[in-house]
Amino acid sequence: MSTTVLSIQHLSKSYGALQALSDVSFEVPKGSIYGVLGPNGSGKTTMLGIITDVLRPDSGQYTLLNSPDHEQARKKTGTLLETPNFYPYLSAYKNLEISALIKGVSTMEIDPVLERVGLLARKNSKFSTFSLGMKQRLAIGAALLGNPELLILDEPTNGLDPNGIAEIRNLIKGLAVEGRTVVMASHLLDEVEKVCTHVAIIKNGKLLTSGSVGEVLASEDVIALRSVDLKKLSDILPGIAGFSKLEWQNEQILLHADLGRSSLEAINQYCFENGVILTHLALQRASLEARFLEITH
Ligand SMILES: Nc1ncnc2c1ncn2[C@@H]1O[C@H](COP(=O)(O)OP(=O)(O)OP(=O)(O)O)[C@@H](O)[C@H]1O
Repeated sequence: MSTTVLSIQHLSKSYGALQALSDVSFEVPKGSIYGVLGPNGSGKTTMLGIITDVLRPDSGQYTLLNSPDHEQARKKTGTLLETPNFYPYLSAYKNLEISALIKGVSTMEIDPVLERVGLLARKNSKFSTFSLGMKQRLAIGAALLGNPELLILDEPTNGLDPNGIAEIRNLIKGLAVEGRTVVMASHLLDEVEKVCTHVAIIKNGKLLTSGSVGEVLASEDVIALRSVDLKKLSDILPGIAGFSKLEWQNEQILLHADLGRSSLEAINQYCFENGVILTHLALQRASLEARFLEITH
């Protein structure tokens, strides 16, 4: 049975007349990488601010690590809300020493953490000599001090080059393999699909959908079909089990359907039995971008 690490219940928050978050609820299972996905300004940072006690909600609440005591649970949580102000002229090690001091964590943890984020060999280099990707890895290292069960990261790959992005994504996946739970905000559907196991999609402060990435992003299959008689094909397709809708393209029809309730063979047979010979039949899952646009527009 999966345990819930973070439970968000009916959170609302407004800034004056602007409703930044509106009755948002979802549950984060232990060991998941939970993406909070939404376009800029959708309320992601506001939500992460609330669950890290930087902001107060107008209403609603959250439960962290099943503890009634936020203060206690916070000790087992690592956060990275914005790139921290490391000292540019101090080494990676010295910077983490300051972070450890602030967190009340033993300096014995610093080397293992530097190793974990791939910076041990550069522990004595000045922060100012680091690439953006290395700076971000050091920031995640700081969040890892205290061996947290849960990490909360706001747009952890923002502004990085493709190499840096790949490093951070691999690092995040590795954290979950170690049994930690990660909650991360992202405005990139592709990133959520590549990194996350679960997703909550928010738009204008409202939760549109949440669940496992498989459930949320691929709840519908798209199948491309061609035939000499497209008109007849379009007439018969609505009779297929799991049918959702049709889309006309130049020389083919895209069938949106739930293949859990049908199969390509069954579609082929159905068409044949209804007098349509298919010249092409292929599964063409909705591009995730299209799915995201569909969800958020
Ligand atoms: N302190 C504030 N005062 C007034 N409005 C704010 C404040 N903070 C955020 N907002 C507004 O609340 C809405 C949600 O902002 P938020 O930063 O939570 O969204 P976001 O999804 O994290 O966006 P981004 O990715 O651009 O940071 C936006 O319209 C933003 O302009």
